[in-house]
Amino acid sequence: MLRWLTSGESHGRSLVGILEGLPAGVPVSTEDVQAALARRRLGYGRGARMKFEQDQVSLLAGVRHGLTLGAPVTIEVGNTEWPKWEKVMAPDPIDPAELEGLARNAPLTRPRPGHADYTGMQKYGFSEARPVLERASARETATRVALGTLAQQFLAQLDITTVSHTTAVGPVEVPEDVETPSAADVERLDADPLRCTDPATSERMVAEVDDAHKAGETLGGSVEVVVDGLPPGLGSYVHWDRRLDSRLAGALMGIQAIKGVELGDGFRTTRRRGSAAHDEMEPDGEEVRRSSNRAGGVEGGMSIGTPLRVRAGMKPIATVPKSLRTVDTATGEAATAHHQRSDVCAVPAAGVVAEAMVALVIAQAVLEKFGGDSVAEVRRNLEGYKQNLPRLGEEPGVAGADGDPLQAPAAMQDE
Ligand SMILES: Cc1cc2nc3c(=O)[nH]c(=O)nc-3n(C[C@H](O)[C@H](O)[C@H](O)COP(=O)(O)O)c2cc1C
Ligand SMILES: C=C(O[C@@H]1CC(C(=O)O)=C[C@@H](OP(=O)(O)O)[C@H]1O)C(=O)O
Repeated sequence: MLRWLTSGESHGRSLVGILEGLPAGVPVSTEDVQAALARRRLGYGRGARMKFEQDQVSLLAGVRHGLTLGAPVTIEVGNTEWPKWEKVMAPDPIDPAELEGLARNAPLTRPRPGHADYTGMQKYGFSEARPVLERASARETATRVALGTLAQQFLAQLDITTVSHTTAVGPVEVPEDVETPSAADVERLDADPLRCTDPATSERMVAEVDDAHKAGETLGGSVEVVVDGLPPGLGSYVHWDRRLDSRLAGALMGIQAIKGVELGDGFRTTRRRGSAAHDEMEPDGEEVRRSSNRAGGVEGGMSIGTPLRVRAGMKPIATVPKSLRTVDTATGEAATAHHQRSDVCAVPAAGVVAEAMVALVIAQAVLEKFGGDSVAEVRRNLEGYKQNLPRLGEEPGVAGADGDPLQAPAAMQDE
Protein backbone atom coordinates (compact mmCIF):
# COMPACT_ATOMS: atom_id res chain seq x y z
CA MET A 1 0.00 0.00 0.00
CA LEU A 2 1.28 3.45 -0.87
CA ARG A 3 0.90 5.89 2.03
CA TRP A 4 2.29 9.28 2.87
CA LEU A 5 2.60 11.75 5.68
CA THR A 6 3.76 15.35 5.89
CA SER A 7 5.06 17.34 8.84
CA GLY A 8 6.33 20.85 9.42
CA GLU A 9 5.24 24.43 10.09
CA SER A 10 5.16 27.28 7.62
CA HIS A 11 7.97 29.20 9.36
CA GLY A 12 9.62 26.21 11.00
CA ARG A 13 13.11 24.95 10.18
CA SER A 14 11.83 22.65 7.44
CA LEU A 15 9.01 20.56 6.12
CA VAL A 16 9.32 16.79 5.89
CA GLY A 17 7.40 14.25 3.80
CA ILE A 18 7.54 10.46 3.93
CA LEU A 19 6.29 8.19 1.15
CA GLU A 20 6.07 4.51 1.99
CA GLY A 21 5.29 1.68 -0.40
CA LEU A 22 6.93 2.95 -3.60
CA PRO A 23 8.71 0.12 -5.46
CA ALA A 24 12.44 0.00 -6.02
CA GLY A 25 13.88 1.40 -9.22
CA VAL A 26 12.01 4.71 -9.60
CA PRO A 27 14.48 7.28 -10.95
CA VAL A 28 14.55 10.46 -8.87
CA SER A 29 17.12 13.10 -8.01
CA THR A 30 17.30 16.17 -5.78
CA GLU A 31 17.20 18.22 -8.97
CA ASP A 32 13.89 16.61 -10.05
CA VAL A 33 12.23 17.49 -6.76
CA GLN A 34 13.74 20.98 -6.81
CA ALA A 35 12.37 21.52 -10.33
CA ALA A 36 8.89 20.36 -9.27
CA LEU A 37 8.94 22.74 -6.31
CA ALA A 38 10.01 25.60 -8.56
CA ARG A 39 6.85 24.98 -10.63
CA ARG A 40 4.72 25.37 -7.48
CA ARG A 41 6.21 28.81 -6.84
CA LEU A 42 5.17 30.03 -10.28
CA GLY A 43 2.10 32.03 -11.07
CA TYR A 44 1.02 35.60 -11.48
CA GLY A 45 -0.47 36.98 -8.27
CA ARG A 46 1.64 35.20 -5.67
CA GLY A 47 2.93 37.18 -2.72
CA ALA A 48 6.39 38.45 -1.77
CA ARG A 49 7.39 35.32 0.11
CA MET A 50 7.54 33.29 -3.10
CA LYS A 51 10.22 35.64 -4.42
CA PHE A 52 12.68 35.71 -1.56
CA GLU A 53 12.29 32.23 -0.09
CA GLN A 54 13.93 29.15 -1.60
CA ASP A 55 12.89 25.52 -1.16
CA GLN A 56 15.99 23.64 0.00
CA VAL A 57 15.51 20.00 -0.95
CA SER A 58 17.32 17.08 0.72
CA LEU A 59 16.56 13.46 -0.08
CA LEU A 60 17.13 12.06 3.40
CA ALA A 61 16.33 8.38 2.91
CA GLY A 62 15.06 5.70 0.56
CA VAL A 63 17.01 6.77 -2.55
CA ARG A 64 20.48 5.62 -3.63
CA HIS A 65 22.39 6.77 -6.69
CA GLY A 66 19.26 8.24 -8.25
CA LEU A 67 16.95 5.24 -7.76
CA THR A 68 14.43 4.43 -5.04
CA LEU A 69 15.28 1.44 -2.85
CA GLY A 70 11.71 0.27 -2.10
CA ALA A 71 12.18 1.67 1.43
CA PRO A 72 10.29 4.70 2.79
CA VAL A 73 11.48 7.85 1.03
CA THR A 74 11.97 10.90 3.23
CA ILE A 75 12.25 14.35 1.70
CA GLU A 76 13.10 17.50 3.61
CA VAL A 77 12.21 20.92 2.26
CA GLY A 78 14.17 23.50 4.23
CA ASN A 79 12.72 26.99 4.81
CA THR A 80 15.46 29.46 3.95
CA GLU A 81 13.62 32.07 6.05
CA TRP A 82 14.32 29.99 9.19
CA PRO A 83 17.03 32.28 10.62
CA LYS A 84 14.42 35.07 10.90
CA TRP A 85 12.00 32.75 12.71
CA GLU A 86 14.43 30.71 14.79
CA LYS A 87 13.35 32.33 18.06
CA VAL A 88 9.62 32.68 17.32
CA MET A 89 9.36 29.04 16.22
CA ALA A 90 12.03 27.53 18.52
CA PRO A 91 11.03 23.95 19.42
CA ASP A 92 12.72 24.17 22.83
CA PRO A 93 11.67 26.44 25.70
CA ILE A 94 13.04 29.94 25.24
CA ASP A 95 13.76 32.78 27.66
CA PRO A 96 10.85 35.26 27.22
CA ALA A 97 13.41 38.09 27.22
CA GLU A 98 14.69 36.79 23.88
CA LEU A 99 11.22 37.23 22.35
CA GLU A 100 10.58 40.67 23.76
CA GLY A 101 9.96 43.32 21.12
CA LEU A 102 10.04 40.84 18.24
CA ALA A 103 7.32 42.05 15.84
CA ARG A 104 7.08 38.54 14.40
CA ASN A 105 6.05 37.24 17.79
CA ALA A 106 3.20 39.72 18.31
CA PRO A 107 0.04 37.78 19.26
CA LEU A 108 -2.38 37.40 16.33
CA THR A 109 -5.71 38.01 18.02
CA ARG A 110 -7.69 39.29 15.03
CA PRO A 111 -8.51 36.00 13.24
CA ARG A 112 -9.09 36.03 9.48
CA PRO A 113 -12.53 34.91 8.28
CA GLY A 114 -12.00 32.14 5.71
CA HIS A 115 -8.82 30.81 7.31
CA ALA A 116 -8.39 28.24 10.08
CA ASP A 117 -7.40 30.93 12.64
CA TYR A 118 -10.41 31.28 14.95
CA THR A 119 -11.77 27.73 15.00
CA GLY A 120 -8.21 26.42 15.37
CA MET A 121 -7.76 28.64 18.45
CA GLN A 122 -11.04 27.35 19.93
CA LYS A 123 -10.31 23.73 19.11
CA TYR A 124 -6.72 23.54 20.38
CA GLY A 125 -7.05 26.09 23.17
CA PHE A 126 -4.65 28.73 21.83
CA SER A 127 -5.00 32.41 22.79
CA GLU A 128 -3.79 33.62 19.38
CA ALA A 129 -3.63 32.36 15.80
CA ARG A 130 0.15 31.88 15.27
CA PRO A 131 0.20 28.22 16.37
CA VAL A 132 -2.80 27.55 14.10
CA LEU A 133 -1.73 29.26 10.90
CA GLU A 134 1.73 27.74 11.06
CA ARG A 135 0.29 24.36 10.16
CA ALA A 136 -2.94 25.44 8.40
CA SER A 137 -0.85 27.39 5.87
CA ALA A 138 -0.54 26.01 2.36
CA ARG A 139 3.25 26.17 2.79
CA GLU A 140 2.71 22.48 3.65
CA THR A 141 1.82 21.79 0.03
CA ALA A 142 5.53 22.04 -0.84
CA THR A 143 5.91 18.62 0.80
CA ARG A 144 3.01 17.18 -1.15
CA VAL A 145 4.54 18.36 -4.40
CA ALA A 146 7.87 16.80 -3.37
CA LEU A 147 6.18 13.44 -2.69
CA GLY A 148 4.01 13.81 -5.79
CA THR A 149 7.19 14.06 -7.87
CA LEU A 150 8.06 10.52 -6.80
CA ALA A 151 4.58 9.31 -7.76
CA GLN A 152 4.85 11.08 -11.13
CA GLN A 153 8.28 9.59 -11.83
CA PHE A 154 6.91 6.14 -10.97
CA LEU A 155 3.87 6.59 -13.23
CA ALA A 156 6.09 7.84 -16.07
CA GLN A 157 7.85 4.44 -15.95
CA LEU A 158 4.45 2.97 -16.90
CA ASP A 159 3.81 5.61 -19.60
CA ILE A 160 1.20 7.31 -17.43
CA THR A 161 1.58 11.11 -17.54
CA THR A 162 0.02 13.93 -15.53
CA VAL A 163 -0.44 17.60 -16.33
CA SER A 164 -2.42 20.43 -14.77
CA HIS A 165 -3.66 23.77 -16.02
CA THR A 166 -5.67 26.75 -14.80
CA THR A 167 -9.25 26.72 -16.10
CA ALA A 168 -10.55 29.82 -14.29
CA VAL A 169 -9.35 32.80 -12.28
CA GLY A 170 -12.27 34.53 -10.58
CA PRO A 171 -14.93 35.02 -13.25
CA VAL A 172 -12.49 34.58 -16.19
CA GLU A 173 -12.86 31.06 -17.60
CA VAL A 174 -11.18 29.14 -20.41
CA PRO A 175 -13.88 28.70 -23.11
CA GLU A 176 -15.33 25.19 -23.39
CA ASP A 177 -14.15 24.66 -26.97
CA VAL A 178 -10.44 25.11 -26.12
CA GLU A 179 -8.54 21.81 -26.49
CA THR A 180 -7.54 20.03 -23.27
CA PRO A 181 -3.74 20.06 -22.87
CA SER A 182 -1.58 16.94 -22.42
CA ALA A 183 1.82 16.23 -20.85
CA ALA A 184 3.45 17.46 -24.09
CA ASP A 185 2.26 20.96 -23.12
CA VAL A 186 3.87 21.18 -19.68
CA GLU A 187 6.68 23.57 -20.66
CA ARG A 188 4.31 25.85 -22.51
CA LEU A 189 1.88 25.87 -19.57
CA ASP A 190 4.61 26.56 -17.03
CA ALA A 191 5.80 29.48 -19.15
CA ASP A 192 2.36 31.09 -19.07
CA PRO A 193 1.85 33.58 -16.17
CA LEU A 194 -1.32 31.78 -15.04
CA ARG A 195 -0.47 28.26 -16.34
CA CYS A 196 -3.41 28.69 -18.71
CA THR A 197 -3.55 26.83 -22.03
CA ASP A 198 -5.33 29.61 -23.93
CA PRO A 199 -3.19 32.77 -24.44
CA ALA A 200 -6.21 35.07 -24.93
CA THR A 201 -7.83 33.87 -21.68
CA SER A 202 -4.49 34.13 -19.90
CA GLU A 203 -4.27 37.82 -20.81
CA ARG A 204 -7.71 38.40 -19.35
CA MET A 205 -6.70 36.49 -16.21
CA VAL A 206 -3.62 38.71 -15.78
CA ALA A 207 -5.87 41.77 -16.05
CA GLU A 208 -8.25 40.27 -13.47
CA VAL A 209 -5.38 39.66 -11.01
CA ASP A 210 -4.08 43.24 -11.54
CA ASP A 211 -7.55 44.62 -10.99
CA ALA A 212 -8.08 42.58 -7.80
CA HIS A 213 -4.64 43.62 -6.52
CA LYS A 214 -5.39 47.30 -7.06
CA ALA A 215 -8.74 46.93 -5.31
CA GLY A 216 -7.16 45.25 -2.25
CA GLU A 217 -8.98 42.06 -3.19
CA THR A 218 -8.04 38.38 -3.62
CA LEU A 219 -9.15 35.73 -6.12
CA GLY A 220 -9.89 32.03 -6.43
CA GLY A 221 -10.52 29.97 -9.54
CA SER A 222 -10.24 26.45 -10.81
CA VAL A 223 -7.67 24.00 -12.14
CA GLU A 224 -7.86 20.78 -14.09
CA VAL A 225 -5.56 17.75 -13.86
CA VAL A 226 -5.31 15.47 -16.89
CA VAL A 227 -3.83 11.96 -16.71
CA ASP A 228 -3.04 10.08 -19.92
CA GLY A 229 -2.15 6.40 -20.32
CA LEU A 230 -4.35 4.89 -17.60
CA PRO A 231 -5.47 1.28 -18.06
CA PRO A 232 -9.16 0.51 -17.49
CA GLY A 233 -10.09 -0.88 -14.08
CA LEU A 234 -8.24 1.23 -11.48
CA GLY A 235 -10.50 1.73 -8.44
CA SER A 236 -13.75 -0.22 -8.12
CA TYR A 237 -17.53 0.02 -7.98
CA VAL A 238 -17.78 -2.55 -5.15
CA HIS A 239 -17.39 -0.21 -2.17
CA TRP A 240 -17.53 3.56 -1.69
CA ASP A 241 -14.01 3.96 -0.42
CA ARG A 242 -12.52 1.95 -3.27
CA ARG A 243 -14.04 4.18 -5.95
CA LEU A 244 -11.38 6.10 -7.87
CA ASP A 245 -13.62 9.17 -8.09
CA SER A 246 -14.20 9.27 -4.34
CA ARG A 247 -10.49 8.91 -3.64
CA LEU A 248 -9.57 11.64 -6.11
CA ALA A 249 -12.22 13.96 -4.65
CA GLY A 250 -10.95 13.37 -1.11
CA ALA A 251 -7.35 14.01 -2.09
CA LEU A 252 -8.20 17.23 -3.92
CA MET A 253 -10.61 18.54 -1.27
CA GLY A 254 -7.77 17.98 1.19
CA ILE A 255 -5.82 20.83 -0.41
CA GLN A 256 -6.16 24.13 1.48
CA ALA A 257 -8.89 26.36 0.01
CA ILE A 258 -10.29 23.74 -2.43
CA LYS A 259 -14.07 23.87 -2.16
CA GLY A 260 -15.29 21.65 -4.99
CA VAL A 261 -14.19 18.80 -7.23
CA GLU A 262 -15.64 17.73 -10.57
CA LEU A 263 -14.89 14.61 -12.61
CA GLY A 264 -14.97 15.21 -16.36
CA ASP A 265 -17.70 17.66 -17.30
CA GLY A 266 -18.95 17.43 -13.68
CA PHE A 267 -21.83 19.78 -12.91
CA ARG A 268 -22.20 20.69 -16.59
CA THR A 269 -23.29 17.07 -17.12
CA THR A 270 -26.09 17.47 -14.59
CA ARG A 271 -27.71 20.09 -16.83
CA ARG A 272 -27.71 17.84 -19.92
CA ARG A 273 -30.14 15.19 -21.08
CA GLY A 274 -28.95 11.59 -20.98
CA SER A 275 -28.28 11.30 -24.69
CA ALA A 276 -25.89 14.27 -24.50
CA ALA A 277 -24.33 13.34 -21.17
CA HIS A 278 -22.48 10.07 -21.68
CA ASP A 279 -19.61 8.74 -23.81
CA GLU A 280 -21.09 6.44 -26.44
CA MET A 281 -19.24 3.27 -27.42
CA GLU A 282 -18.34 2.03 -30.89
CA PRO A 283 -16.32 -0.97 -32.11
CA ASP A 284 -12.71 -0.29 -33.04
CA GLY A 285 -11.21 -3.60 -34.23
CA GLU A 286 -11.15 -5.84 -31.15
CA GLU A 287 -11.60 -2.90 -28.80
CA VAL A 288 -14.25 -0.38 -27.81
CA ARG A 289 -13.77 3.28 -28.64
CA ARG A 290 -15.56 6.17 -26.91
CA SER A 291 -17.01 8.93 -29.06
CA SER A 292 -16.33 11.58 -26.37
CA ASN A 293 -14.79 11.96 -22.90
CA ARG A 294 -17.47 13.77 -20.94
CA ALA A 295 -17.09 11.44 -17.95
CA GLY A 296 -13.43 12.41 -17.66
CA GLY A 297 -12.19 8.83 -17.75
CA VAL A 298 -14.08 7.39 -14.78
CA GLU A 299 -17.32 5.39 -14.81
CA GLY A 300 -18.60 3.20 -11.99
CA GLY A 301 -15.75 4.36 -9.77
CA MET A 302 -13.16 2.89 -12.18
CA SER A 303 -10.79 4.31 -14.75
CA ILE A 304 -12.15 3.44 -18.21
CA GLY A 305 -8.97 3.94 -20.21
CA THR A 306 -9.73 7.41 -21.61
CA PRO A 307 -7.82 10.45 -20.28
CA LEU A 308 -8.70 11.27 -16.68
CA ARG A 309 -9.93 14.84 -16.26
CA VAL A 310 -10.59 16.15 -12.78
CA ARG A 311 -11.17 19.76 -11.73
CA ALA A 312 -10.78 21.48 -8.38
CA GLY A 313 -12.31 24.85 -7.45
CA MET A 314 -10.41 27.16 -5.09
CA LYS A 315 -11.97 29.87 -2.94
CA PRO A 316 -10.37 33.35 -2.89
CA ILE A 317 -7.36 33.80 -0.58
CA ALA A 318 -8.55 34.49 2.98
CA THR A 319 -5.97 37.16 3.83
CA VAL A 320 -7.79 39.98 2.05
CA PRO A 321 -5.80 43.25 2.00
CA LYS A 322 -9.08 45.18 2.16
CA SER A 323 -9.40 43.76 5.65
CA LEU A 324 -12.46 41.79 6.59
CA ARG A 325 -14.48 42.44 9.72
CA THR A 326 -13.57 40.25 12.66
CA VAL A 327 -13.32 40.33 16.45
CA ASP A 328 -10.19 40.97 18.51
CA THR A 329 -10.20 37.94 20.80
CA ALA A 330 -8.01 39.74 23.36
CA THR A 331 -10.36 42.70 23.83
CA GLY A 332 -13.67 41.29 22.62
CA GLU A 333 -14.08 44.37 20.41
CA ALA A 334 -14.99 44.50 16.73
CA ALA A 335 -11.82 44.79 14.61
CA THR A 336 -10.38 44.16 11.16
CA ALA A 337 -8.59 40.89 10.40
CA HIS A 338 -4.81 40.78 10.64
CA HIS A 339 -2.97 41.16 7.36
CA GLN A 340 0.75 41.32 6.68
CA ARG A 341 1.36 39.99 3.21
CA SER A 342 -0.30 37.34 1.11
CA ASP A 343 -1.01 35.95 -2.30
CA VAL A 344 -3.63 37.75 -4.41
CA CYS A 345 -4.20 34.56 -6.36
CA ALA A 346 -2.57 31.14 -5.89
CA VAL A 347 -4.59 29.18 -8.45
CA PRO A 348 -1.59 28.27 -10.68
CA ALA A 349 0.26 26.88 -7.64
CA ALA A 350 -2.88 24.99 -6.58
CA GLY A 351 -2.79 23.31 -10.02
CA VAL A 352 0.71 21.96 -9.38
CA VAL A 353 -0.38 20.74 -5.93
CA ALA A 354 -3.50 19.11 -7.44
CA GLU A 355 -1.31 17.36 -10.00
CA ALA A 356 0.82 15.95 -7.15
CA MET A 357 -2.21 14.72 -5.19
CA VAL A 358 -3.74 13.09 -8.27
CA ALA A 359 -0.42 11.39 -9.06
CA LEU A 360 -0.23 10.02 -5.51
CA VAL A 361 -3.78 8.64 -5.66
CA ILE A 362 -3.23 7.10 -9.10
CA ALA A 363 0.11 5.58 -8.05
CA GLN A 364 -1.65 4.09 -5.02
CA ALA A 365 -4.43 2.62 -7.18
CA VAL A 366 -1.88 1.24 -9.68
CA LEU A 367 0.08 -0.45 -6.89
CA GLU A 368 -3.08 -1.91 -5.38
CA LYS A 369 -4.08 -3.49 -8.67
CA PHE A 370 -0.70 -4.47 -10.08
CA GLY A 371 1.47 -4.79 -6.94
CA GLY A 372 5.19 -5.35 -7.23
CA ASP A 373 8.33 -4.46 -5.28
CA SER A 374 10.28 -3.20 -8.26
CA VAL A 375 9.25 -1.02 -11.19
CA ALA A 376 10.03 -3.96 -13.52
CA GLU A 377 7.62 -6.22 -11.60
CA VAL A 378 4.80 -3.67 -11.66
CA ARG A 379 5.37 -3.14 -15.39
CA ARG A 380 5.17 -6.91 -16.06
CA ASN A 381 1.96 -7.18 -14.06
CA LEU A 382 0.42 -4.22 -15.88
CA GLU A 383 1.43 -5.53 -19.32
CA GLY A 384 0.04 -9.00 -18.47
CA TYR A 385 -3.28 -7.45 -17.44
CA LYS A 386 -3.50 -5.32 -20.57
CA GLN A 387 -2.69 -8.30 -22.83
CA ASN A 388 -5.37 -10.40 -21.16
CA LEU A 389 -8.18 -7.84 -21.23
CA PRO A 390 -11.15 -9.45 -23.01
CA ARG A 391 -11.33 -8.57 -26.76
CA LEU A 392 -14.58 -7.91 -28.61
CA GLY A 393 -16.24 -11.17 -29.62
CA GLU A 394 -14.41 -13.22 -26.97
CA GLU A 395 -16.29 -15.23 -24.35
CA PRO A 396 -16.26 -13.31 -21.05
CA GLY A 397 -13.92 -14.88 -18.50
CA VAL A 398 -16.40 -14.91 -15.61
CA ALA A 399 -20.11 -15.75 -15.81
CA GLY A 400 -22.84 -16.17 -13.18
CA ALA A 401 -22.84 -19.34 -11.05
CA ASP A 402 -24.98 -21.21 -13.59
CA GLY A 403 -23.21 -19.72 -16.58
CA ASP A 404 -26.23 -17.58 -17.54
CA PRO A 405 -26.03 -13.81 -17.87
CA LEU A 406 -28.15 -11.98 -15.29
CA GLN A 407 -31.60 -10.99 -16.53
CA ALA A 408 -32.52 -7.32 -16.43
CA PRO A 409 -35.86 -6.60 -14.67
CA ALA A 410 -38.74 -6.88 -17.17
CA ALA A 411 -39.42 -3.13 -17.03
CA MET A 412 -35.90 -2.40 -18.27
CA GLN A 413 -35.91 -4.94 -21.13
CA ASP A 414 -36.40 -3.75 -24.71
CA GLU A 415 -40.01 -4.02 -25.83
C1 LIG B 1 -0.92 27.22 -3.01
C2 LIG B 1 -1.75 27.95 -1.99
C3 LIG B 1 -1.34 29.18 -1.53
C4 LIG B 1 -2.11 29.88 -0.59
N1 LIG B 1 -1.70 31.12 -0.17
C5 LIG B 1 -2.43 31.78 0.76
C6 LIG B 1 -2.04 33.06 1.23
O1 LIG B 1 -1.01 33.61 0.83
N2 LIG B 1 -2.81 33.67 2.16
C7 LIG B 1 -3.96 33.09 2.64
O2 LIG B 1 -4.64 33.66 3.48
N3 LIG B 1 -4.37 31.88 2.20
C8 LIG B 1 -3.62 31.23 1.28
N4 LIG B 1 -4.03 29.98 0.84
C9 LIG B 1 -5.28 29.45 1.30
C10 LIG B 1 -5.28 29.05 2.74
O3 LIG B 1 -4.30 28.09 2.98
C11 LIG B 1 -6.70 28.58 3.01
O4 LIG B 1 -7.56 29.65 2.80
C12 LIG B 1 -6.94 28.13 4.40
O5 LIG B 1 -6.27 26.89 4.58
C13 LIG B 1 -8.42 27.92 4.69
O6 LIG B 1 -9.01 27.23 3.65
P1 LIG B 1 -9.92 25.96 3.95
O7 LIG B 1 -11.16 26.47 4.62
O8 LIG B 1 -10.21 25.34 2.64
O9 LIG B 1 -9.05 25.10 4.80
C14 LIG B 1 -3.29 29.30 -0.11
C15 LIG B 1 -3.71 28.04 -0.58
C16 LIG B 1 -2.95 27.37 -1.52
C17 LIG B 1 -3.40 26.01 -2.00
C1 LIG C 1 4.60 29.93 1.94
C2 LIG C 1 3.75 29.49 1.03
O1 LIG C 1 2.46 29.90 0.92
C3 LIG C 1 1.91 30.61 1.97
C4 LIG C 1 0.53 30.08 2.17
C5 LIG C 1 -0.23 30.89 3.09
C6 LIG C 1 -1.48 30.33 3.62
O2 LIG C 1 -2.07 30.97 4.50
O3 LIG C 1 -1.91 29.26 3.18
C7 LIG C 1 0.15 32.17 3.42
C8 LIG C 1 1.38 32.80 2.90
O4 LIG C 1 2.41 32.67 3.85
P1 LIG C 1 2.92 33.94 4.66
O5 LIG C 1 1.75 34.38 5.47
O6 LIG C 1 4.07 33.49 5.50
O7 LIG C 1 3.32 34.93 3.62
C9 LIG C 1 1.86 32.10 1.65
O8 LIG C 1 3.11 32.61 1.27
C10 LIG C 1 4.13 28.53 0.03
O9 LIG C 1 3.23 28.17 -0.76
O10 LIG C 1 5.30 28.10 0.02
